[in-house]
Amino acid sequence: MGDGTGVRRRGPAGGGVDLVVPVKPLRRAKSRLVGAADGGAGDPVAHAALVTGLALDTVAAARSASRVRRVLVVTSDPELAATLRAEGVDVIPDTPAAGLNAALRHGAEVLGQRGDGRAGTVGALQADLPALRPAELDAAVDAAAGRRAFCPDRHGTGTTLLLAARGEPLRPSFGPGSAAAHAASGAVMLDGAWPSLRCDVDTAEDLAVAAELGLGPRSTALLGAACGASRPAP
Ligand SMILES: Nc1nc2c(ncn2[C@@H]2O[C@H](COP(=O)(O)OP(=O)(O)OP(=O)(O)O)[C@@H](O)[C@H]2O)c(=O)[nH]1
Ligand SMILES: C=C(OP(=O)(O)O)C(=O)O
Repeated sequence: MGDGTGVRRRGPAGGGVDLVVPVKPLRRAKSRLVGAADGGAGDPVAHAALVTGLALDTVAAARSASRVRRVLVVTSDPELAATLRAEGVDVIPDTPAAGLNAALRHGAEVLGQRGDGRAGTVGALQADLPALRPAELDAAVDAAAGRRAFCPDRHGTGTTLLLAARGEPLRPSFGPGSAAAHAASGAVMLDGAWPSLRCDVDTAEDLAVAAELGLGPRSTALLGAACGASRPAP
């Protein structure tokens, strides 16, 4: 359901979190996964399709979560933006300010401007969570309970989800060692048993773990044969 502001609203009226999902230009993203979708050949078109599939599964799961009100993708890749918009996903380009944290701050600001004026919770969700289950994302949002909070990746060093305190700015510190950086910024570490939320995929090993958890449909279509597993029926 639209709210007349150009950003899709979902979830309970006036409640829920607004998530920014950042994606680099397709041919530069997920560099350690080049070749994962085409048996090591490393074709740029196959790689772009893989990054797109990972992002589509992540965004679809986030949009299905009942605690998620809005999802906004920040990407300057025109092909990815067109694909996402065709699926009804809201997309804005990066600002001239370079880098992941600048993109996240920009997305959070746009969500704030397009909001309904009520103080909400803004967050950042990584775009490479192809096994993400909406119920695990909901559980993490509930556990945060309006506090500044983050979910570490399965290695414990990175961050897959950052939630600002209700009504506060996002203040993202993504990058190497972001889990420690977010903890140092006062964010509560969310450490529930949410394997799909913690499984971002940077390497072939990560992809194998995600496949064991059950990949979403787009990633399964691209990787099913290579990884051998898909999400069981709910
Ligand atoms: N919009 C936007 N997204 C970014 C930018 N830099 C990184 N991202 C995204 O943020 C997430 C984490 O980024 P990185 O760890 O730097 O890159 P990656 O694509 O995941 O993987 P590597 O190539 O292995 O470093 C990924 O979803 C990226 O696509 C940026 O400048 N703008
Ligand atoms: C940028 C991050 O993710 P990645 O694991 O993709 O490097 C991060 O965890 O802060």
